[in-house]
Amino acid sequence: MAFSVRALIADDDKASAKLVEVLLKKWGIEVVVAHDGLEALEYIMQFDPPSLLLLDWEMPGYNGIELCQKVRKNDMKNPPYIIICTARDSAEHIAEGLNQGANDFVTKPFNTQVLKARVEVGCRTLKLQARLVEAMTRLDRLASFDELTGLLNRRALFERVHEDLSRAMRTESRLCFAVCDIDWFKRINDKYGHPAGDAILRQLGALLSQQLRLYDRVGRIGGEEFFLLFSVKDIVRANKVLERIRQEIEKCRFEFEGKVIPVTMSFGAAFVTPDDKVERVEVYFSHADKALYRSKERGRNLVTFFNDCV
Ligand SMILES: Nc1nc2c(ncn2[C@@H]2O[C@H](COP(=O)(O)OP(=O)(O)OP(=O)(O)O)[C@@H](O)[C@H]2O)c(=O)[nH]1
Repeated sequence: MAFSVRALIADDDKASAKLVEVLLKKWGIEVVVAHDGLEALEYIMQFDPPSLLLLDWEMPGYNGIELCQKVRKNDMKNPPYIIICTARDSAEHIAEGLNQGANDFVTKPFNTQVLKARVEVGCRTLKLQARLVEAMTRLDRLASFDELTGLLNRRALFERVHEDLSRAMRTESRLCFAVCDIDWFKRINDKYGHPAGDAILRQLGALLSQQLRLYDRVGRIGGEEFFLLFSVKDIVRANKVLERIRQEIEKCRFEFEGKVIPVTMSFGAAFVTPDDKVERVEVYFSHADKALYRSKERGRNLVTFFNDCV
């Protein structure tokens, strides 16, 4: 996608604002204009704000430096590039402006050549920043999501589940912590091939996500093991939800290259209540794991709760 910059010119001197507007447009930059600090702040607070800000130092409402401070107070993923425009060009003023968060200065009256060069530096910096933000977003995605299923991976899941657990304790809500594992998956891989196994994992990821609400958690812990976390009133209802999911999997037609592959999963679950006094997520994982082991022992394609193992 072509990179484009939208600029905000904030200047109460209308003639000066017009001059800069005409020049920026001539240089291919989209422009919005504000004639005081309050109007400028409205543009800055927009959902999709301008990325290049040319702020006059002296303005009614907020002056350019105050606007700078307001912008820099927010921890923005993609912060704007700020050029302060002013007749004050003493070393003290320049240092003050930069210390308050400006990226650069241009002195008034404008020298067109210098203004153009400064604006170009701003655009180059913004372009570089956009590439960096894009790369970081991609890395974040790779670090948090399992490539095969698109679900949260183990690391991201643990982080989020920690937060879910403390929220549940604060709000006194009840949760069901469940792990589920495909039965005899090695045999499936051996009989139908690894690509068939991968296709099943993908399909299962989608099926499990569909079965829960948007604000519940589904993730792939690793291999053929998945994780589910959902809020639920009591253990009877929790069991019903997991039983429904287990049956959906049993009924589902998993197909690969024209062959229908029967798949079942075993479940192990721990019911979390605010009275548990368990603060570590790892404890619930180990409880759910124990219950899963029991489901496997009891013949597979079953749901077991930790309460029934002790
Ligand atoms: N296709 C595919 N297979 C995987 C993946 N990750 C793990 N596996 C396979 O999953 C299988 C797990 O086998 P086991 O741990 O013996 O378990 P199982 O055969 O499912 O038996 P039970 O769990 O006891 O019912 C192994 O063959 C792994 O190679 C993956 O990403 N893709």
